[in-house]
Amino acid sequence: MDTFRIGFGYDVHRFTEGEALLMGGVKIPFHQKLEGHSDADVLLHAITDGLLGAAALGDIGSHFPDTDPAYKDADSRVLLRKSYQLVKEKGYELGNLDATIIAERPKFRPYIDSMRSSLAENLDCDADRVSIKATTNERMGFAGRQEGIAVHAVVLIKRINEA
Ligand SMILES: Nc1ccn([C@@H]2O[C@H](COP(=O)(O)O)[C@@H](O)[C@H]2O)c(=O)n1
Ligand SMILES: C[C@@]1(CO)OP(=O)(O)OP(=O)(O)OC[C@H]1O
Repeated sequence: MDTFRIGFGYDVHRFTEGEALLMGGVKIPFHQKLEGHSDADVLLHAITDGLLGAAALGDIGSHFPDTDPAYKDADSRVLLRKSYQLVKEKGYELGNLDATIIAERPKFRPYIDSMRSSLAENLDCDADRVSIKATTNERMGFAGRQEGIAVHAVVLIKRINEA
Protein backbone atom coordinates (compact mmCIF):
# COMPACT_ATOMS: atom_id res chain seq x y z
CA MET A 1 0.00 0.00 0.00
CA ASP A 2 1.37 3.42 -0.95
CA THR A 3 2.26 5.88 1.82
CA PHE A 4 1.11 8.86 -0.24
CA ARG A 5 -1.07 9.26 -3.31
CA ILE A 6 -1.95 12.39 -5.28
CA GLY A 7 -5.15 13.33 -7.09
CA PHE A 8 -6.30 16.11 -9.37
CA GLY A 9 -9.79 17.55 -9.72
CA TYR A 10 -11.23 19.97 -12.25
CA ASP A 11 -14.79 21.25 -12.61
CA VAL A 12 -16.68 24.04 -14.34
CA HIS A 13 -20.17 25.43 -13.82
CA ARG A 14 -21.99 28.02 -15.88
CA PHE A 15 -23.49 31.25 -14.52
CA THR A 16 -27.25 31.73 -14.54
CA GLU A 17 -29.63 34.26 -12.99
CA GLY A 18 -29.57 34.33 -9.22
CA GLU A 19 -28.72 36.29 -6.12
CA ALA A 20 -25.90 34.29 -4.57
CA LEU A 21 -23.56 31.45 -5.35
CA LEU A 22 -22.13 28.66 -3.24
CA MET A 23 -18.38 28.27 -3.12
CA GLY A 24 -16.68 25.86 -0.75
CA GLY A 25 -19.86 25.62 1.31
CA VAL A 26 -20.02 29.41 1.76
CA LYS A 27 -22.90 31.51 0.39
CA ILE A 28 -21.52 34.50 -1.52
CA PRO A 29 -23.85 37.35 -2.49
CA PHE A 30 -23.65 37.95 -6.26
CA HIS A 31 -26.05 38.91 -9.04
CA GLN A 32 -25.71 35.42 -10.52
CA LYS A 33 -25.55 31.84 -9.27
CA LEU A 34 -23.99 28.72 -10.75
CA GLU A 35 -26.14 26.25 -12.66
CA GLY A 36 -26.04 22.52 -11.92
CA HIS A 37 -28.00 19.39 -11.13
CA SER A 38 -26.77 19.76 -7.54
CA ASP A 39 -26.19 23.02 -5.65
CA ALA A 40 -23.36 23.60 -8.19
CA ASP A 41 -20.61 24.20 -5.63
CA VAL A 42 -17.83 23.95 -8.19
CA LEU A 43 -15.04 24.19 -5.62
CA LEU A 44 -16.40 21.25 -3.62
CA HIS A 45 -16.85 19.24 -6.82
CA ALA A 46 -13.23 19.75 -7.90
CA ILE A 47 -11.97 18.82 -4.43
CA THR A 48 -14.24 15.76 -4.34
CA ASP A 49 -12.84 14.66 -7.70
CA GLY A 50 -9.30 15.21 -6.43
CA LEU A 51 -9.96 13.05 -3.37
CA LEU A 52 -11.60 10.28 -5.40
CA GLY A 53 -8.86 10.50 -8.00
CA ALA A 54 -6.10 10.17 -5.41
CA ALA A 55 -7.65 6.89 -4.27
CA ALA A 56 -8.48 5.73 -7.84
CA LEU A 57 -12.15 5.60 -6.85
CA GLY A 58 -13.64 7.11 -10.01
CA ASP A 59 -15.18 10.56 -10.10
CA ILE A 60 -18.08 12.49 -8.61
CA GLY A 61 -20.40 11.67 -11.52
CA SER A 62 -19.79 7.94 -11.19
CA HIS A 63 -20.87 8.00 -7.55
CA PHE A 64 -23.58 10.67 -7.80
CA PRO A 65 -24.92 10.72 -11.39
CA ASP A 66 -26.51 13.92 -12.64
CA THR A 67 -29.26 11.74 -14.15
CA ASP A 68 -30.35 10.57 -10.68
CA PRO A 69 -33.17 12.66 -9.17
CA ALA A 70 -31.77 11.77 -5.73
CA TYR A 71 -29.01 14.31 -6.36
CA LYS A 72 -31.20 17.11 -7.68
CA ASP A 73 -30.22 20.22 -5.68
CA ALA A 74 -27.91 18.00 -3.63
CA ASP A 75 -25.80 19.62 -0.93
CA SER A 76 -22.25 19.20 -2.28
CA ARG A 77 -20.91 19.05 1.28
CA VAL A 78 -22.76 15.74 1.67
CA LEU A 79 -21.24 14.43 -1.58
CA LEU A 80 -17.80 15.50 -0.37
CA ARG A 81 -18.22 13.79 3.00
CA LYS A 82 -19.51 10.57 1.41
CA SER A 83 -16.58 10.55 -1.02
CA TYR A 84 -14.08 11.15 1.78
CA GLN A 85 -15.61 8.26 3.69
CA LEU A 86 -14.85 5.98 0.72
CA VAL A 87 -11.26 7.24 0.69
CA LYS A 88 -10.93 6.51 4.42
CA GLU A 89 -12.43 3.04 3.96
CA LYS A 90 -9.63 2.42 1.47
CA GLY A 91 -7.15 3.27 4.24
CA TYR A 92 -6.26 6.88 3.45
CA GLU A 93 -6.82 10.30 5.02
CA LEU A 94 -6.24 13.82 3.73
CA GLY A 95 -2.66 15.05 3.71
CA ASN A 96 -3.38 18.48 2.28
CA LEU A 97 -5.19 20.06 -0.62
CA ASP A 98 -4.67 23.15 -2.75
CA ALA A 99 -7.31 24.62 -5.06
CA THR A 100 -7.51 27.57 -7.44
CA ILE A 101 -10.79 29.22 -8.42
CA ILE A 102 -10.70 30.88 -11.86
CA ALA A 103 -13.20 33.73 -12.09
CA GLU A 104 -13.24 37.43 -12.92
CA ARG A 105 -16.03 38.04 -10.40
CA PRO A 106 -17.03 37.86 -7.63
CA LYS A 107 -13.97 38.77 -5.60
CA PHE A 108 -13.37 35.69 -3.45
CA ARG A 109 -10.54 36.89 -1.23
CA PRO A 110 -12.83 38.13 1.58
CA TYR A 111 -14.40 34.64 1.78
CA ILE A 112 -11.29 32.46 1.53
CA ASP A 113 -10.89 31.88 5.28
CA SER A 114 -14.58 30.97 5.68
CA MET A 115 -14.24 28.49 2.81
CA ARG A 116 -11.14 26.95 4.40
CA SER A 117 -12.97 26.61 7.73
CA SER A 118 -15.99 25.03 6.05
CA LEU A 119 -13.78 22.56 4.17
CA ALA A 120 -11.82 21.74 7.32
CA GLU A 121 -15.07 21.08 9.18
CA ASN A 122 -16.38 18.77 6.45
CA LEU A 123 -13.05 16.94 6.11
CA ASP A 124 -12.53 16.80 9.88
CA CYS A 125 -9.08 18.36 9.66
CA ASP A 126 -7.16 21.48 10.57
CA ALA A 127 -7.68 24.45 8.22
CA ASP A 128 -3.92 24.47 7.70
CA ARG A 129 -4.38 21.40 5.49
CA VAL A 130 -6.70 23.34 3.17
CA SER A 131 -5.45 26.01 0.75
CA ILE A 132 -7.83 27.93 -1.50
CA LYS A 133 -6.78 30.59 -3.94
CA ALA A 134 -8.47 32.67 -6.63
CA THR A 135 -7.31 34.23 -9.85
CA THR A 136 -8.91 36.03 -12.74
CA ASN A 137 -8.34 34.70 -16.25
CA GLU A 138 -7.29 38.18 -17.38
CA ARG A 139 -10.60 38.49 -19.27
CA MET A 140 -9.66 35.61 -21.62
CA GLY A 141 -11.71 32.49 -22.41
CA PHE A 142 -15.06 31.43 -20.87
CA ALA A 143 -14.01 32.43 -17.37
CA GLY A 144 -12.72 35.74 -18.68
CA ARG A 145 -16.03 36.40 -20.43
CA GLN A 146 -17.78 35.61 -17.13
CA GLU A 147 -19.73 32.70 -18.60
CA GLY A 148 -18.79 30.42 -15.75
CA ILE A 149 -16.29 29.50 -13.07
CA ALA A 150 -13.59 26.82 -13.22
CA VAL A 151 -11.70 25.25 -10.33
CA HIS A 152 -8.51 23.18 -10.30
CA ALA A 153 -7.60 21.18 -7.19
CA VAL A 154 -4.74 18.93 -6.17
CA VAL A 155 -5.20 16.61 -3.23
CA LEU A 156 -2.60 14.58 -1.35
CA ILE A 157 -3.82 11.62 0.68
CA LYS A 158 -1.72 9.60 3.11
CA ARG A 159 -2.05 6.14 4.52
CA ILE A 160 -3.91 6.10 7.83
CA ASN A 161 -1.43 5.28 10.56
CA GLU A 162 -3.07 2.62 12.69
CA ALA A 163 -0.22 2.44 15.25
N1 LIG B 1 -12.32 36.16 -8.52
C1 LIG B 1 -11.17 36.55 -7.92
C2 LIG B 1 -10.00 36.74 -8.65
C3 LIG B 1 -8.88 37.18 -8.00
N2 LIG B 1 -8.90 37.39 -6.67
C4 LIG B 1 -7.72 37.92 -5.95
O1 LIG B 1 -7.10 38.95 -6.71
C5 LIG B 1 -5.71 38.67 -6.92
C6 LIG B 1 -5.25 39.16 -8.26
O2 LIG B 1 -5.88 38.41 -9.30
P1 LIG B 1 -5.14 38.27 -10.69
O3 LIG B 1 -6.00 37.40 -11.53
O4 LIG B 1 -5.02 39.64 -11.22
O5 LIG B 1 -3.82 37.64 -10.43
C7 LIG B 1 -5.59 37.17 -6.72
O6 LIG B 1 -4.31 36.79 -6.31
C8 LIG B 1 -6.65 36.91 -5.66
O7 LIG B 1 -6.11 37.16 -4.39
C9 LIG B 1 -10.07 37.18 -5.96
O8 LIG B 1 -10.12 37.37 -4.73
N3 LIG B 1 -11.18 36.76 -6.60
C1 LIG C 1 -22.86 16.75 -8.63
C2 LIG C 1 -23.66 16.23 -9.77
C3 LIG C 1 -24.82 15.38 -9.21
O1 LIG C 1 -25.83 16.17 -8.70
O2 LIG C 1 -24.28 17.21 -10.57
P1 LIG C 1 -23.82 18.67 -11.04
O3 LIG C 1 -24.26 19.67 -10.02
O4 LIG C 1 -24.34 18.92 -12.41
O5 LIG C 1 -22.22 18.72 -11.03
P2 LIG C 1 -21.14 18.16 -12.07
O6 LIG C 1 -19.80 18.57 -11.52
O7 LIG C 1 -21.45 18.62 -13.44
O8 LIG C 1 -21.23 16.56 -12.05
C4 LIG C 1 -21.39 15.77 -10.93
C5 LIG C 1 -22.86 15.43 -10.83
O9 LIG C 1 -23.05 14.09 -10.86
